[in-house]
Amino acid sequence: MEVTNKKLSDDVFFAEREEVLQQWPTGKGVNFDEAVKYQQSIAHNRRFGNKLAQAVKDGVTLIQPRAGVALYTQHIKLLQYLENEGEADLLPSTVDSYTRLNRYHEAEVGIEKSKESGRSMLNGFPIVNYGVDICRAVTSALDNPVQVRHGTPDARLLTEISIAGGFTSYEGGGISYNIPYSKNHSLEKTIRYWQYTDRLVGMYEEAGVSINREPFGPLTGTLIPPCISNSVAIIEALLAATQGVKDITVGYGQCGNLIQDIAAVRSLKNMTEEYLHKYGFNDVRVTTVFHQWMGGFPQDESKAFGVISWGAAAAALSKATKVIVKTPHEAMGVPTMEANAAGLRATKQIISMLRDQDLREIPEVVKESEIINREVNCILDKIEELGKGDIAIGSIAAFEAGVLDIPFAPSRFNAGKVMPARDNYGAVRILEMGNLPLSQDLKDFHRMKLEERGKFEHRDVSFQMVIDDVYAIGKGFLVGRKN
Ligand SMILES: CC[C@H]1O[C@@H](n2cnc3c(N)ncnc32)[C@H](O)[C@@H]1O
Repeated sequence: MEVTNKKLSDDVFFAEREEVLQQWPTGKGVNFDEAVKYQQSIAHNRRFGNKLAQAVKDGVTLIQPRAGVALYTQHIKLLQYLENEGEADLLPSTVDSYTRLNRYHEAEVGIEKSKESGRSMLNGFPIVNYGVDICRAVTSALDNPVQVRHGTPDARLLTEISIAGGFTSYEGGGISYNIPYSKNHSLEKTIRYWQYTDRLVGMYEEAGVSINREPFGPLTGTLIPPCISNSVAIIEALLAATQGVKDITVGYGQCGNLIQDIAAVRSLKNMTEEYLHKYGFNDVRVTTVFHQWMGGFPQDESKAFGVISWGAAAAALSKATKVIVKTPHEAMGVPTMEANAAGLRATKQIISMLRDQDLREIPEVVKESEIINREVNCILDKIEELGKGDIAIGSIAAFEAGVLDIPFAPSRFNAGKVMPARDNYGAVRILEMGNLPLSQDLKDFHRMKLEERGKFEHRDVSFQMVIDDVYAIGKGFLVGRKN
């Protein structure tokens, strides 16, 4: 199918909607006009985009956990605990893995087993199986706005039920929820599925209901060069805006070098706005989200709090609009509500202590940020060229050509030739460029930074550095020094 970056026509959208709402019986519970009315009944301060906009005005960083369990009564209790004991400013509903793969029969079994055992037999909240009314029971039981977080390549039905169910924010994108999450979904398919999601959000916007959209920033969460994750975020912001989305949060996963992390968020915000304006979208509200460390976590809970606090500090100093918080149970799996709340309170402490500090304009950050700007421009210029101005066509061609290439991604549609490694200060640099279209001086810059490390470690720049950096985390380090 030829995917183009054009707003879906009503005919195409509503014909497809017939089929989407029949994918599971709960689809019958979705009625657009009734859902618009329901969304309009949600109070101003319980709408996600409004709380983000207020945080920008106040110059504060909001904290948000991930959380989701199988039984909706327990899910409500969990989210209430996280906003009360955890002091969460924003709430999630993290969707289970079966739902993310459209395997609703298995999600149903998971719900039944959870009812029998009294504990969660799913690793998230199965929104599609529960349907609109139970989702409304969840979202209306909370004081704070609630967002759906997941990892679904085909999220069309999930979007319909989520928004009708009172969620006011929705994470994901056709690239960011495909390449890092799936092996066999083609980009044509997932970019097109997510045009449906964004068109539905656009229709709610046109009916006077604003729904916040958040592309998934961290991608594989392992040594991702900021120019790659920022390029994907900007592309998904443009694809969403084309469908009528007006409220977008672009995201970035912590890499660990403080200067580079702050520079990445700075560049992400500025360039997302620059590209939206370049394409004629002048009424889209842009906010940012910083994801605390997405790599491996220490089992020891005190050390885990160290990692969480480091991510909180970087988020605060980059003035991200919100930070996604990890828990001291990260190494074990789905956290208890107490552990989840503890991660939130540790983060809140750091965020409030650092509230008066802002490192975005210090020279080193500005310099790094300008390098990322130039790298992103090289990538997006090439994508525009490949797509003859159409960034959907260009993005698909870019992955085929390795112009966009996400390190360590499982997708067979990803070239997997780009190899990152850390420089002597822990910043992520590019050891193997693959077909990244960076200018020669930028390629030389990365090489020079890695040579600097090699000299310090008395070894040649080599793939061994990549391996050492991947294993370093388990030993509590960033840079995998030559032993
Ligand atoms: C994007 C991956 C992240 O989502 C987290 N995650 C996935 N499911 C849940 C869950 N059900 N509750 C809390 N955290 C969760 C997981 O720990 C990992 O940090």
